[in-house]
Amino acid sequence: MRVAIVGAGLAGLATAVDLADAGHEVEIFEARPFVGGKVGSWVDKDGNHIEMGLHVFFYNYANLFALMQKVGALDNLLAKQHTHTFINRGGDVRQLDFRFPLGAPFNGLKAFFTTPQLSWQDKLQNSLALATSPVVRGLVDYQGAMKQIRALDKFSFADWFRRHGGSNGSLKRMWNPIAYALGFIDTEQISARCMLTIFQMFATKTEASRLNLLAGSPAEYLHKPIVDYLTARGVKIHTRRQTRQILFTGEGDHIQVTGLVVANGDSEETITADAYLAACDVPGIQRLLPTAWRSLPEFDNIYQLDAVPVATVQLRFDGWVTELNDAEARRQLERAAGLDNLLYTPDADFSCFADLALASPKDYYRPGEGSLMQLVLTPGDPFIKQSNEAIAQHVLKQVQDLFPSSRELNMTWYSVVKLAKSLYREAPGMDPYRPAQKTPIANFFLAGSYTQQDYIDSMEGATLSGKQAAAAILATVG
Ligand SMILES: Cc1cc2nc3c(=O)[nH]c(=O)nc-3n(C[C@H](O)[C@H](O)[C@H](O)COP(=O)(O)OP(=O)(O)OC[C@H]3O[C@@H](n4cnc5c(N)ncnc54)[C@H](O)[C@@H]3O)c2cc1C
Repeated sequence: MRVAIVGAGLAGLATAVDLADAGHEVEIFEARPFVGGKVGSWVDKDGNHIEMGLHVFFYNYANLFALMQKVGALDNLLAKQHTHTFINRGGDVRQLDFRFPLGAPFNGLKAFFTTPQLSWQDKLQNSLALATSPVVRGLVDYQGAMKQIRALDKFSFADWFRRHGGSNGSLKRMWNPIAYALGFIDTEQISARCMLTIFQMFATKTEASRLNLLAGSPAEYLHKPIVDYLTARGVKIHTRRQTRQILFTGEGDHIQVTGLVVANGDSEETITADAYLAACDVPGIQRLLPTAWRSLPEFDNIYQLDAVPVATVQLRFDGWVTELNDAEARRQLERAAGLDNLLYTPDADFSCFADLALASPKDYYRPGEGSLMQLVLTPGDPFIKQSNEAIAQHVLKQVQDLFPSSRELNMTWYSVVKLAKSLYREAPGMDPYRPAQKTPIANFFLAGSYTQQDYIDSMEGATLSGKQAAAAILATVG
């Protein structure tokens, strides 16, 4: 079987791995000059590694980890301490500390009851909300609880949480930074399904809440091993080859795809195959689908989905931002197991960030230099139209507010990557509009983190969608 794949993000790559393993002929066409989609990275003319965004890997990314193991990339992950660290204004470091001799859910309970990030009142109200959530059922019946969680998609997390006794204090100081990190929107806008899915994973799997970062850039430490694995199995991967049109015959339930019109330099080429997979992002699939297909609800629903803006900033310093001068702040930091981890903050326009020179040292640490802060601006809306210089200066000021002693350092370099449309907006009520990987067209399939899969829009979700797409292609066409 010959399969043509549009898009070389993780979803497209994961599908290609399963199809190549099953002995099929696969060709991938990617519009950008690099593979990896939203996890992509590249090197600028001065040797700086620029990333589409800061990427952390939860320990329960079972499908992605299996893929990484297969291609020999699993050892490229650096496991961080089992803590979630919050940096408040003025160098005040607090944490959710999951380190505990007992496993889930006890390590989670310990983390929530001992965190200084919340007042006792907030903690009690938090426990009330979580005790009445499907997460409790999930301890004995995971699938049953997931069904209940999916049914809560129509509510925002904040509405659901307050109705179950949760407090605004917890939303502000803890759940908003986490919601921003997960979906780039706050708890008033994110669906209860999205947050509760993650809580359920944390409550049932001891290590799920533990984070990993790559040893260096995604291009080198994630995508290169996947691309090497694929090319060794005859898969052809083309970059700068945007698919411009899907050719088809028939109408309604009798549509058959006959080819793809793909850009090739200044001209175009028609590609034919036995099966076609669109592994695009939301804006990509909305542009690509033929207008006539909107008569089918499965395709028309896709136009209900929206994507959120985000901006990622890198700031390089001539010293360590995290070398706090204040003795109490340093003590807090030591208790929080250092800053070699993903960090959250409720007190800046970036919700999560990391010092890549510490956390992903292979491509980011430079002897004689200091921190390379990578910060994710959420919501990204106000920043999309601002100049990179203005954004970098704004973020620098906020880094200095979080780490006052960094005012003595100089920012030596910056980069800004803006994505006007990134993750699909996990807003309440959107879940029913997400398409399945198998479509009403027998030889046309969909993959991508926005398609139906029981994870949030994430690397694991993209990989899972790719595996589900490969299974559908093998079952239907193969
Ligand atoms: C700033 C940021 C931070 C993130 N942080 C995390 C994190 O910490 N942990 C985590 O798990 N996830 C994170 N994510 C989410 C994760 O990156 C995505 O969920 C995942 O990469 C989606 O993969 P995908 O293959 O579904 O889509 P994409 O990666 O978007 O890939 C789709 C590909 O299709 C291509 N394409 C589209 N249309 C066409 C066309 N017509 N022709 C050819 N090619 C086309 C695109 O160029 C793109 O390369 C983050 C995302 C961003 C933006």
